[in-house]
Formats: sequence, C-alpha cells, structure tokens
Amino acid sequence: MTGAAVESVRPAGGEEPAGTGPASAEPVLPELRAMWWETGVRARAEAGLFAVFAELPRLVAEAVRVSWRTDRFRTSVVAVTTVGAGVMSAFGLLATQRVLVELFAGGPTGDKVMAALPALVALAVVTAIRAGMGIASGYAQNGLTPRVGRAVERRLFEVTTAVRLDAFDADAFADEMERASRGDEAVVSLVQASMNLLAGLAGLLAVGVAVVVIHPLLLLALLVATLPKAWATLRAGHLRYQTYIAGSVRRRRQWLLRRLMAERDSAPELRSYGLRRFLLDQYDRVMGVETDIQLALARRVTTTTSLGAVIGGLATGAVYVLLGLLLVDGRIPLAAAATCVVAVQAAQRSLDALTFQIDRVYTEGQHVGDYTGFLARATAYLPAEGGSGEAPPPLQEIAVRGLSLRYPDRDTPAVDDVTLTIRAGQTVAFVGENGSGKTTLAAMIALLRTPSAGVVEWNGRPLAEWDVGQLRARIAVVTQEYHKWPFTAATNIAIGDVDSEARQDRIEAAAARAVADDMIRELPYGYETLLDRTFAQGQDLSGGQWQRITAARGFLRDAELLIMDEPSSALDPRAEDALFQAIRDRQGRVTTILITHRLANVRHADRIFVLHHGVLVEAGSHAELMAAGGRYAELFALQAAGYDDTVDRHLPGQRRPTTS
Ligand SMILES: Nc1ncnc2c1ncn2[C@@H]1O[C@H](COP(=O)(O)OP(=O)(O)OP(=O)(O)O)[C@@H](O)[C@H]1O
Repeated sequence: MTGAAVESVRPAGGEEPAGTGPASAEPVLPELRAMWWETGVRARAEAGLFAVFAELPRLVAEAVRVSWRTDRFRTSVVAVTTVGAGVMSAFGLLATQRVLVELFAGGPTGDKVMAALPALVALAVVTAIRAGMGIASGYAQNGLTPRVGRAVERRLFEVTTAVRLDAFDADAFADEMERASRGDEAVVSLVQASMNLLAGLAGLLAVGVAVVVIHPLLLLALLVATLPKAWATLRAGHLRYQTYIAGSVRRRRQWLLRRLMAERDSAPELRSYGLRRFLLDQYDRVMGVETDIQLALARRVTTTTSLGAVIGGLATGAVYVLLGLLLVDGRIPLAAAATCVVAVQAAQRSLDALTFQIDRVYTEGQHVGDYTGFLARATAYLPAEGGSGEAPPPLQEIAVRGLSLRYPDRDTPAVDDVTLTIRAGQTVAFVGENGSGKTTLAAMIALLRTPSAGVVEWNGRPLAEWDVGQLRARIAVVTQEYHKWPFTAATNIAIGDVDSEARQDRIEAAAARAVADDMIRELPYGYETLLDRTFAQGQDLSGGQWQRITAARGFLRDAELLIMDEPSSALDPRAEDALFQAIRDRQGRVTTILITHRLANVRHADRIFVLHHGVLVEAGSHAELMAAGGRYAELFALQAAGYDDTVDRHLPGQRRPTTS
C-alpha cells in the first residue's frame, strides 16, 4: 500500500497492535521497516549499564580522534580548559575549606574575617579562572563542532559520489548509506557530549581529590551520598529509552497514517475509494494499544525516578548523620564537615549532568558507528585504481568481447557473453524485448557498470587502461531513468558538459537539436525557469518535456560516443521525428548507440544488435535482419501491423505505409 518502504505486518518489539494479527479479517496497514534513526536509542534501551560503561572509553576516544584530526588547536584548547576547570574546582573547594576553618576558629569576628581574607581572595580568583576556562572551552567547542560536522559530512559525500553504481543494487548498502547520513550530526553530538562528559568527570575527580585532602573519611561519605542517586538516574534514563522504543511502532504507524490521511498524493484515491473510515479505524486501533503500552512504561519510569530520589535523599541524610557523629566524636573539624556538605552538593550536580552525557555519548556513538562502518564497507565499492592514465585517442572502434554481467541475487546474467564491434561514425541500435539486457550492455560500454566477465575495448585497449576520467568526458549518456535536477532549464542542459563554459548559444543549440528550444522559451522565465516546484516560482514539466531537456543534455557535448537509452518514449510524434533526425545528423561523423523499442527509428542504423535474455541473437542492418526473418523481423512486423490497422481503420483510401 505504501510502496517500497513497507515490509512486514508485525511490529518490532513483540507488541501487536490491534488489527495486525492473523485473526483479523479486515485489511490491515502493512508495517514500516524499523526507523534507522532510532539505532542509538534502541541500542541504549537494549544495553545493560555494564555494556554502556564498557563502551564509553572507546566512544570518547573516537570523538577525541575525530576532533583532533579536524582542528588540533581547538581540540587542545578544549582539553586544556577542561582539565584546568577541574583543577580549579579542586582548589575552589580547598579554598572554601580554608575560609571555613578561619571563620569557625575562636576569637573576635573582625579578626576571623581578616584571617579568612587571603583564602577568600584565592577562592574568588580560582572561581574567576574556572569561569574563564569555561568560556574559552565554550568558544573552542563552538568553533570546533561545525568544522567537525562539515569534515564528516564531506567525507560521506566523497564516498557516496565515488562508489560504483552496483553499490546501489545491494539492499544493505542503500540502507547503510541512509543511516550514515546522520553521521555529521552524530559525530558533532558525540564530540560535544564527550567533551562535557570529560569536563564533568574532571569536576567530579576534583571534588574527590579535594575531599580526600581535607579528610579521607569524607570520600566514603561522598560516595554514599552520590552513587545510589546516580544509579537511579541512569536506570530511569534506561527506562525512558525503553519507553521511547516501545512507542516506535506507534510513531511509525502514526507517520504512515499521517501520510495517507493528510497528504496530497493520497487525497484523490482516499476519496474515490472511500478510505476515510478505514484509515480512521486503523488510527484508533493502533493508538489505543500503543498508548496503553506507553502508559505502563511511563508508570515504571515514574516509580524508578521516585525510588532514586528517595534512595538519594536517604543516603544524603545518612551522610549528614555520619558527619554529625564524626563531629561529635571529634574526628573531623567543623570546617571539614561543612566543606563536605558543599562538596556533596557539587558532586550531585556534576553526577546529574554526567549521567545525561553518558547516555548521550552511548546513543550518539551507535550512530557514529553506523557512519564509520559504512565508510569502511563502502571502500569495497570504490572503483579499482589502475590504468596507464594515458589520454584515449580519437575513437576508431569499440570492441565488446565476451561481456557478461550478473546482478546480485539474480540467477541468470543480464548480459551473457556478448561480443560485438562498433566502428567510429556508426549509429548502432540495441533492440530486444523488455529485460533483454540492452541498458545493462550500454552501461558497461559507458563505464557505468563493471562487467562480471569480458572486456570493452576502446581502439583495441580495455577501457580501464585509458585515463577513465578523460574517457568518460568523451562519452555522453542519456539514460532511460533520467534525473530531474532541481536547477534551471539552462543548467539542466549545461550539466551535460560541466567541465566547459556554460555558454548560452551552445545550450540553445543543444536544446534546438532536442526539440526543446521553443518549449523552454515558452516557460515563465525561459531558460532561467527553475524546474522544481519546491522552489518559489519553480515549474514542473510533462514527461515528454523532461525527455527533451535530457536529450539536449546529451547533445550538448557532441560527444564522440553518445548513448541514448529510450530517448523518445514520452515524445509526441513530431518531436520524436525531429529528435531522430538530429541523431541521424551525427551518422558518419560521430558514434551513437541507440536503444529504443520504436523500431521504425532504427531502420537507418548502420547495425542493429538484437538481444534476447542477455544473449546477442542477431546482428545486421535493417534490410539484412528483415531478410533473415528472425526475431527482429518478427518484432518489427508486430509493431508495423499496429500502425497498419490504424491506417486501415481511420484513413480509408490512404496508401499503406511500407514496413521494410
Ligand atoms: N539494478 C538491477 N538489479 C538487479 N537486476 C537488474 C537491475 N537492473 C536490471 N536488472 C535486470 O537485468 C535484466 C536486464 O535489464 P536491462 O535494464 O538491461 O534490460 P533492458 O533490455 O534495457 O530492458 P527495457 O527494455 O525494459 O529497458 C532484467 O532482467 C532486469 O530485471
């Protein structure tokens, strides 16, 4: 019902919203794949606390490595200021204790204040330095993270634009690429969270050191007062992630239903088939079950959080009692006890922040893992280095020898041991029924696909032995599944030759050859019309108009080898005739490979190659193939008969056109 995105009918996570079970007689909405952007949250919901802690050092190290590679200066600033702020926190606590010692000493208040003054000044200075370091760290981080994001994203695009086309045939690759696309955000978040985590740890360590310096027993008090609450906070966080993941099915279904009920594409069919009641029922059933699951989990979260608060409160109370007993017993001075109270509060604040950062580092780390894993796996799809790098000479001959290609997960080859020769200046046609391998064969000649076996030669040498970049510049390809680039009409044609200056006269000449010139001039802004409705004043074109633009793109370069795959499937008869006239104009001068099902248009080709199930079954001129009475003759006769019928029925008296 929703195309490629839908997969199974059972939600992930084991819950089964009403309406999806086998017992239900009503039609049900299919389930969407698990959302890739939930990877991190899902992993966190499934990981135990031990696993989280075990992975933290590796993730933080990864973050530091990435930021170091991107900007050493700023990374150093963040590191120095983070450690520095921690050290200042320790000094701050020690200065606080000194102040308290002086204030709690005997004697007149004036004298006590005077005695405490140096420590007070030290405290002020230390606090100021710590604040300054915080600001410096913030500045460095703000400068660092956009640079990290950019470097990470650019690296991704460097890879996605370089991998071979066959990478996109592998299901897993497309999926992984989608996941990796969150890499820049994830790395930025991981870097930020890791820095904050390190800063929090430094602060905590500082409190610990200061407390030990004041009195070793106080460390025990500090641990008792902080650890139970920290555990409870982490546990509540864990439950929150579980709640989120439990709602994942609901969110997916909500998203699916929103698309179906509130978007333009589905609106006409929703009304014409009367789907309103059906979709609203689906909504009620899905939301009813999922909301109950959500509420149950929400109760558990609240219980754990409350438990954490109670345990934390009790532990803190116990520490204060312990401090009181130690004081009464004369084991610690009053100032040390007071400092411990301050330290406990500081440590609790740091720990609250820390637990948040721990979760963040872990979840973002999973996305970063997706990104780095994708980059590593994508190297397998990078084109092989090699070739002499020599510029290819002008084309004399293309020789295809024993060429085969088998797509992944296919039992039979799409192209099977094809051998043929195309001489410079020839116009040749690849014909055959749907799926016979024409596009695949042309794609290998155009260096878009790597053969499983065999070789394509340019003037007697395999394509890969020439400078591949220069070779590509000599070949223009108009693909069957052309892309509608979101640019102006002029740019849409100019991208056919990005390395040359986009001169308007060249663009217009190419458009004229593809019967696109008049049509483009009639657009609201002529050649400057944006061909994408997402933009203000953007326009969309009809299928045939787009096809003219893409043909113009192919003509722009006047390439030595032009491959046109179904260039006229959507053209009206007049445009089709003009386009093929333009293709014939190339004959004898430059080489053209034409793929088309309109066999009337290949009659003028120098050679016609007929493919069937990937095998080259016939080759020759139109006259030769018709005389042979084989597969081509059969297809041609079939098509011609269709036209004959029309002529007979609608145009009585008109001469029957000859078909060969
Ligand atoms: N990316 C792909 N992954 C898997 N199989 C593919 C892929 N592209 C094409 N095929 C299969 O390879 C075979 C040849 O396809 P190809 O597109 O070359 O045929 P074609 O002769 O150009 O067909 P058409 O006339 O319909 O354009 C078909 O069976 C097709 O299903």
